Amino acid sequence: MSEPYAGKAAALDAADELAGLRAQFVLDDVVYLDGNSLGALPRSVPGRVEDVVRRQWGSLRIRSWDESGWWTAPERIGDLIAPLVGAAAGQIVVGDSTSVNVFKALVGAVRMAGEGRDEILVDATTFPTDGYIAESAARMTGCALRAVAPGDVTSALGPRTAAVLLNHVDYRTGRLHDLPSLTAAIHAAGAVAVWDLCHSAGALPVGLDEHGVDLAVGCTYKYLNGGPGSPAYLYVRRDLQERFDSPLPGWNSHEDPFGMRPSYAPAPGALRGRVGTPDILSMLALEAALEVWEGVSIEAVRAKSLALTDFFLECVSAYVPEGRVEPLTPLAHAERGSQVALRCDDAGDVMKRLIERGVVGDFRHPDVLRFGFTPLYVGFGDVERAARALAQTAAVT
Ligand SMILES: Cc1ncc(COP(=O)(O)O)c(C=O)c1O
Ligand SMILES: Nc1ccccc1C(=O)C[C@H](N)C(=O)O
Repeated sequence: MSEPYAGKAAALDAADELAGLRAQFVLDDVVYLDGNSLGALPRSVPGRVEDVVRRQWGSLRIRSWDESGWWTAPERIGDLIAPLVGAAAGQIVVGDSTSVNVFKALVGAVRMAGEGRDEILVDATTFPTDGYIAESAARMTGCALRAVAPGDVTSALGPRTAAVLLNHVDYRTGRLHDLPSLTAAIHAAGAVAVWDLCHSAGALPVGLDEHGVDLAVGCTYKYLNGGPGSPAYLYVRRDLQERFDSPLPGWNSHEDPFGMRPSYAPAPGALRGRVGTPDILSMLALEAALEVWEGVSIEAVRAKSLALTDFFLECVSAYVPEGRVEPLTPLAHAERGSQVALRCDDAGDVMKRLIERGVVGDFRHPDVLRFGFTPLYVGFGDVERAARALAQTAAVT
């Protein structure tokens, strides 16, 4: 039964203009569908890290802050991420975790909202960290916090809404939310839009500038392949930067950090999103990882991502007995990120067995099988093999 799909996979792989990029990653014969949790290792990274450690740190030591470009790495690497999320240069700084950047962005958003606005709306389906941080940000800023499903945001907006924190792609279901129209609705209500791009950046066009997003954050260890714990980033739209009042005004965001002045004065531009000393080893590993994107268009990545997820859904419905799994990811392309989530009764056990068979996805509580498709290194043959292994695994109960 697998014949027609194996043949189709081979044809799709042969026509795939991004297929050659896989050679830029360290991969074995495992089918790796977990790049939406931890991206694979780009071949450019180990040598760079070795150089940073041995030469830049080992030989140049303190001189590297200037001579190796350590001090300016957060904004330099921010400018490398910018085109991938549709931002012009000078609006993104890299550093800290996503959680910390959610805090900076959300408190900054409330502080730039108008008088009398004392409510924060948060995505009720959010990855938990955003919800936890929003709860604390609300307490600190004297705001009420209301959790609303993204589909209900428009009707929940009102004259009291200060800021809205949304996930671009739902980490469980893979649903892609309508960033342009939600941002427009938030603006029409006079509020500030903060987007978490963890599951979209590097997988699909985001269009931050085009859609007038106010603030955005994202991690770099998923589709940007920066490595475990690689630093996150913060986008502050250029015309809002003067009004961005960071709740973490560390010395790296000072207009004159080495003046060591007792009083704080923020640096101009995106720099005011910085906090303390950058995590240089992780940051420069990320810089090397981003080289993979040279000459790669995010539109081509999106087209392949949709083709991969379409093909996976097609193979799953052909191979897996009806009713055994149920797709949670929307079928409409406009509503789909770069993953397929399948509801399955014994999802935890099924995923364990799948991993034993060399197909790595992940299990998300309580009953979700999650498969992430990174177009830079996943092929159509991988997809067919994963669906076939799922059918075999799901047959064991
Ligand atoms: C949407 C989203 N936000 C935030 C995070 C995590 O943030 P942090 O980088 O602080 O661990 C994740 C996953 O780790 C995520 O999927
Ligand atoms: N940062 C991690 C560290 C360890 C294990 C997983 C993660 C994830 O990124 C989880 C991911 N955000 C998710 O959408 O499930």
